[in-house]
This record gives sequence, structure tokens and C-alpha cells, in this order.
Amino acid sequence: MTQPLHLEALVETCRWIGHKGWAPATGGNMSVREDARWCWLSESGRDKGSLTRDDFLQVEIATNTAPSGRRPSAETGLHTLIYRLFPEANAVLHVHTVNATVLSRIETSPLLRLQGYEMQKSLAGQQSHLDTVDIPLFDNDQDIAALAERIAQYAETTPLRYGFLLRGHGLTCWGRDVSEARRHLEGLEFLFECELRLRQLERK
Ligand SMILES: CSC[C@@H](O)[C@@H](O)C(=O)COP(=O)(O)O
Ligand SMILES: [Zn+2]
Repeated sequence: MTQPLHLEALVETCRWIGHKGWAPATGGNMSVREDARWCWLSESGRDKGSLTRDDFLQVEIATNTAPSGRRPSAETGLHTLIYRLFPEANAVLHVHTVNATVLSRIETSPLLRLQGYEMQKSLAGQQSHLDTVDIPLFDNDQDIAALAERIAQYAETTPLRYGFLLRGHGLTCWGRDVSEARRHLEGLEFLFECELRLRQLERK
């Protein structure tokens, strides 16, 4: 079982996430795809800011099983769902940022609509602040299989790009490689902070 080369980039990104404070108290989980059948996921319960290559477990995308017998992330089913839905996705990052957590509770609709921000162009394919970026918002669930099924049903009828929010929980985002997933994470987090501050100011 040879670990994929881009695992090193993921380990480095996890450290960056840790420094940002986006994975507090063991929150968050991260993965990279190996190929159509396998991905590598962070082990459950670890401090995601101080992971090494050895803290990533090979997981079968179709079955969520880890041949090592160790326990991959409790949210493995969301990572493997993304790899099944999007063959072009090769890295998935899930974080518990304060902005994502608070904004996802303030926004009570099933969609967070972003518009008017130059930083929308940090998301692949976005070319203008005049366009609209919709980030789906799903109610949180401790039953990850049920949550994954809800997201899969949503994706059958509505395009799902960049990432989604889990209400009161955090953000899951992805990209064609680790660096694109990281750019999407940083871009979305910036946009969430702007949106949150704007809404706070508009309330007054
Ligand atoms: C700090 S509890 C957070 C967990 O319940 C979960 O949401 C999470 O992101 C981390 O779970 P993990 O199983 O370590 O991948
Ligand atoms: Zn989580």
C-alpha cells in the first residue's frame, strides 16, 4: 500500500488549517483521492493541525472501509460521496471555522447566496463579482449516512460546486487538487467572514 505523493501537500495544508484555527479541538477532517477506488482520510479524533502522513488511512470509496482496521474520520461518508459524485475532485477539506458555523445558523434558508464580491473569483470558473455563487446549506445530522444521502439527492437536481455548509457545524469543500481545495477553502472562508460582518452591520 503506497501512499500517494500528494499526501505531503495535504499534510502541509492541514498544518496551515491548524495555524488558522480552523480545526479546533480535533474538529475537521481532510482527504486526498488515490484513484477511482481509493482515497486517504485523516484518522478520527486526531488534532488535524498536527497530522503526519501516518495519520492518514486508505479508505475504499465505494464502501467506506479502511483495510488497516484503524478508524477513519466519522465523516468519511461525506468525503467518499464527493469522490463518487465528482470524478474530477481529488482533495476534500472539512473545517470548523467560526464564520462558517455562525453564518450557517444565521442563514435559515437552504442556500447561502454570495454576490458582489471580487473574491468570488477565487472559486474555479468564476469570472465576475456580478455573478451569483450559491453555497448549499444542509441541516446537520449525526447520522452521516443519512446526511450523505440527503446531499446526494440534492446533487441529483442542483449543481453542487466548490463546497457546502452544514448548519452549526462547518464547511466541506473540494478541488481538482490539494492547492485548488485550499484556495476554495480560503476564498469561501473570506467570503463568509465578509457576509457575516455585512449582516451584522446591516442589523444596526
Ligand atoms: C470536535 S467533534 C467534531 C466531530 O464530531 C466532527 O464533526 C469532525 O469534524 C471531526 O471528526 P473526526 O472523526 O475526527 O474526523
Ligand atoms: Zn465536522
